[in-house]
Amino acid sequence: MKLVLASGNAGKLAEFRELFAGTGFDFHPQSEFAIDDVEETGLTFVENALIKARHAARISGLPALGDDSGLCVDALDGAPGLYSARYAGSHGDSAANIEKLLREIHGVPDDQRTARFVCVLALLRHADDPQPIIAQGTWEGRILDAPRGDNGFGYDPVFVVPGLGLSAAELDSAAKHRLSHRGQAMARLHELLQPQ
Ligand SMILES: O=c1nc[nH]c2c1ncn2[C@H]1C[C@H](O)[C@@H](COP(=O)(O)OP(=O)(O)OP(=O)(O)O)O1
Ligand SMILES: [Mg+2]
Repeated sequence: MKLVLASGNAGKLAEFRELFAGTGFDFHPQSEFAIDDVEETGLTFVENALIKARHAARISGLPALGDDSGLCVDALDGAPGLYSARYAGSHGDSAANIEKLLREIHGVPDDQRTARFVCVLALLRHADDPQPIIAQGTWEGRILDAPRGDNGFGYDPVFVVPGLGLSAAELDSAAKHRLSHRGQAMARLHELLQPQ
């Protein structure tokens, strides 16, 4: 199946390139079709993943996969959550986003720094598909008090994986995929796509 990945995030696209390797999907980033970013007006990850996929499917005429994801921090009542990419104001500046997160959570004791990454994938076979395939994944962890590691993207340097004692940015990509919200959502998507 040829499909458009409805994302402009280079970090996500690099992960999807690996996650789709060998699956038989012919995967193309939306930039190949000159598809711009759509306004994320939804109030849930599911709605935004659908909005992105629908926009890409409409313009390309191809099946499209949207990914809406974010980091939900318990001590901040789930923030930055849906607004993770725009937490510090302008869209996608991850250094400023991390700085704001560390400021907001400053002084919160270790055992109250629990958080999770959430990823919702929405696959539409065409723009008006009334039966989207929705797959979700979550990844539990804690927020560090300073960034660590150079791998990954976004909030990875401040998300520590319990048990491993490593930040998500200290994992290689294969290890991240085995654990991450996106790796789990992709595994679930594959299950849902198997013939019943
Ligand atoms: O594995 C991850 N490791 C670290 N950070 C992550 C991850 N997964 C999502 N995130 C963060 C990045 C961004 O701050 C937000 C996603 O926002 P989100 O709107 O879904 O993506 P985006 O605007 O960057 O690109 P696009 O909408 O074109 O897919 O969550
Ligand atoms: Mg976005």
